[in-house]
This record gives sequence, C-alpha cells and structure tokens, in this order.
Amino acid sequence: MRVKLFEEHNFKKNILSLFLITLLFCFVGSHLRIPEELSLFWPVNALIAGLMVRNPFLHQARYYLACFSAMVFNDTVFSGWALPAFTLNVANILFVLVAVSMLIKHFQDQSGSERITHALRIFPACLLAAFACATWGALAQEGKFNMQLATAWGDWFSEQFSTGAMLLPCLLIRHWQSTSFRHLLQINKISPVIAVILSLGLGAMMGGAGSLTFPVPALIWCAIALPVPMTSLVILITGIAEIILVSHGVMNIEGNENLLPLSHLTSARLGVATVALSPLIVAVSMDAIRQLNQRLALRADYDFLTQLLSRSGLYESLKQEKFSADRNMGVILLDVDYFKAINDNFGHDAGDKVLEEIARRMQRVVGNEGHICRFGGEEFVVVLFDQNQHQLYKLAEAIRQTMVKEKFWLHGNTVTVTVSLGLALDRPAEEREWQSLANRLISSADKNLYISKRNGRNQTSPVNAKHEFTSNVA
Ligand SMILES: Nc1nc2c(ncn2[C@@H]2O[C@H](COP(=O)(O)OP(=O)(O)OP(=O)(O)O)[C@@H](O)[C@H]2O)c(=O)[nH]1
Repeated sequence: MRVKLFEEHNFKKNILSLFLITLLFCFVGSHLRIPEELSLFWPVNALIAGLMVRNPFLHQARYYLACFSAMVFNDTVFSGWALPAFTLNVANILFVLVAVSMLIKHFQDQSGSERITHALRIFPACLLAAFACATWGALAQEGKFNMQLATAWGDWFSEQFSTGAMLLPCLLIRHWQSTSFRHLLQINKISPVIAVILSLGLGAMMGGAGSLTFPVPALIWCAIALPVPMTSLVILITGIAEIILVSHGVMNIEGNENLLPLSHLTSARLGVATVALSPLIVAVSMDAIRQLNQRLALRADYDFLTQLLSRSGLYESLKQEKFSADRNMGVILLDVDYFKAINDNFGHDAGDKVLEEIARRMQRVVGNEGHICRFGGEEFVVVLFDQNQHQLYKLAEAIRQTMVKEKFWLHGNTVTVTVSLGLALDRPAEEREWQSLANRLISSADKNLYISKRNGRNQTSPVNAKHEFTSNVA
C-alpha cells in the first residue's frame, strides 16, 4: 500500500505532513551538530525543496509558513533557542524558496534527454540557494561585518551547497520505480560500488590533500555502469561518508604520517592523478556513445541485407544534392519478376541471396552516377540527376540486361532472374525539395512498371509509356 503524504486539495493533510517532516528532520539535523552553532548536515532544506518541486502545489506561502513554524518549534523546544530561532530559520526558508523557484518548472515534465539537462540545473539552483541562505544566516548569526562573519558565511554556504547538491538529485529523480534492484546484484554492477568503498578506505588510510578525490574515478565508473538513481544514491552516501570521516578525524586531510608514512605531496599527486583520470573516463565513454550513434544512423539509412540506401537513407542523400528548378530528376523503379516463386522453390535465404546479387549488379552498372535504394521488399529505385530520357532508358536497359545475361546460382542450380522496370523524369514543378519530386516521380514510374509487368515482364517501360493496359486492372 502506498501512503500519500500530500494531496493537491487536502490543505490540512499537507500542512500536517510538512510540519511533521520538517520537525523530524530538524530534530535529526540538530543532533548532528558538532560545534554548538552549526550542523554537520542540515538535510531539511534540500528535503523540503525536493518535496515541493515534486509536488508543485506545495509552493505556496502557507506551506512555507508551516515549515518555518516547525523549524522554530524545534529550535525553541529542543535547542533552547528563543529569538534567534525566528531570524536564523528565515535563512533555511530562503534556501527552499530560491531552489524551488529555480527548479519547479523544469521538473514537471521529465522526458528523454531533457531529464539530463534538467538534472544539471540542480547545481546552479543549489549554488544560488546556498548563497542566499548563507548571507542571511551569517548576518543573523554575527550581526556585524567582521572575520567571524566570513567564517560563518563559509560554514553556512559550504554545508547548504554540499547537502543540496548531494540530496536533490536523489529526490528529484522520478524513475526509482523502474530500477530493478535484482539486476544490481550482478558482478558488473557491484564492482564499481566496491571500488568506491575501497577508494574511500584508501583515502581514509592515506589522508592528505588528495584523499577526498580518490573515489572520483570509481564514482564515474558507477555513473557509466549503474542506473541514474543508483548513481545519485552512491554519490550521496559517499559524500556523507567523506564528511563524517573528515569531521571525526578518521580521514585526516592534513595528512597522518603515523598511519601510512607517505608525504603530503604523495597524497596530492595521487589526488591530481584521479582528477586527471576522471575526464578521460568520461571522454572514452562519450566516444563509445558517439560511435554507437553513428552505427544506429547507419543502420537507419542503409538496408541491412543489400547495403544499399534504405528509403529514409535515399531521402537523406537527396538532401546533399543542390536543389534547382532547372535540374532534371530521373527515376528508375525496378521490381523482381516472380520473386515469390524463387522464395517458394528455393527458400527465403536463397531469395535473400538473389536480392543481394541484384543489388551488386545494379551498383556495378550505375556506379556513382545515381542514388541506389532498396525501396522495400523486392523493389529498387535509382534516382539520377541531369539525364535526358534516352540516357535514362539506356541505363535502365543496361540494368535489366545485366540480370538476364548472367544466371543466378541458387543451391547448386542456375536460375534466370528477370526484372521489370518503369521510368519517370521531370523537373521540379510545385516542389521545393528533391524528396517531394522523388515521391511524385516514383509513383509515376510505378505506373510504367505496371505496364512492363502487364506486357510480360523482363522489360523497361520508358517515361512516356502508353497506359492502355491500366484500364484492365482488376
Ligand atoms: N527472401 C525474401 N523475400 C522477400 C523479401 N521481401 C519481400 N519478399 C517476398 O517477395 C515476394 C513478392 O511477391 P509478389 O509481390 O507476389 O511479387 P512477385 O512474386 O515478384 O511477382 P511479380 O512482381 O508480379 O512479378 C513475397 O513473397 C515476399 O514475401 C526479403 O527481404 N527477402
């Protein structure tokens, strides 16, 4: 059973849920305080911001007020703060307000590639929200401009920014449901997580300036191998672990030569190496994606069996031709005769071999003069430019004869395969691009091809073929 914490038109329920959630996480946050004043983690602000972005109807003054009341209540009752609770918590509300305002409209409709660009918006949103929060918070805390103010500002800012940047991606990713945790138990999924744990451990053992960056390559490995929700969870846990390890002195970023007798420089060098390695890993994976995209484009534009242009590939390649209303376009439409009988007598794979061989012979005859395409099934199209009717007919006849002249070899039998052709040729009339003219010419070539079939097949019907047979169509 799914418990719904918020409902658009249930004001009381929303107020109560928000108040209780804020109170609970404020309570937890307060108990993570190391020095008296500030928390190690203050997850409330990012959490409330995430909830509001996911439930946009919560982005209203009354709900902000509910959160504010819970924060003040927590500080007054559990921390013994009185007046400061009112001023300091305005800083928290400022974080939520700025982050939600910057993110809310981008996370309503998360589809396809936009999800990635929207996820990247979390970074500037956290930056600005943390800036606003830190400025108010530090001023409210110190009251005047001095060195302590700068330190306080730095503490507020770094804490708010890091918590927001780690927590919000986890909260705003909508496809947790589609993540199959069973699949995560495979070795190739677990390995990057183990690498993160090992590098964290190594960082803790070594300490020094570079130790914090040790998990970066392993995290990038996670980004490549794991689904986005899991990656953001691993990043969150790693970030929290590092902060806890540093704050408790387990990870000594100033170096601890008692644990491992290595110099500061060694830790820094290793840190620099991991930083240098990380973009390289991204570059390699981007390259693999690019190659895959190229292969997919190739698959769409070329026919798998014959390696000729596919129908969409033909349209793409026509775009490369300079369009001019003064240029002729010629179309040869070719259909294999009695192809069904070849399939029936010799099998489908023999039929495929015939199609491959026809494509080879067409390429041999046409060469680079035209765009050759497998239009569908056993139909082929050749598109040529700047040819007259005579030249077009001559080429079509050359294609037809190359099929008859040399028999096809099928499962140890020699078979004669013939083709019928229909031609069309014209200049652009209304058309403003080659693709539209090609469509018009293919349909008039189809009419001529029909004449070739009706006249007994194995022949070419020229551009102006007589259509006296068309009335016999059943
Ligand atoms: N082997 C194979 N057969 C295909 C492919 N695409 C279409 N076909 C077959 O091509 C045959 C076309 O048959 P029909 O349209 O009846 O034409 P036909 O037998 O060539 O007869 P006519 O065109 O009238 O001379 C069908 O049996 C299709 O299954 C393919 O990629 N491979």
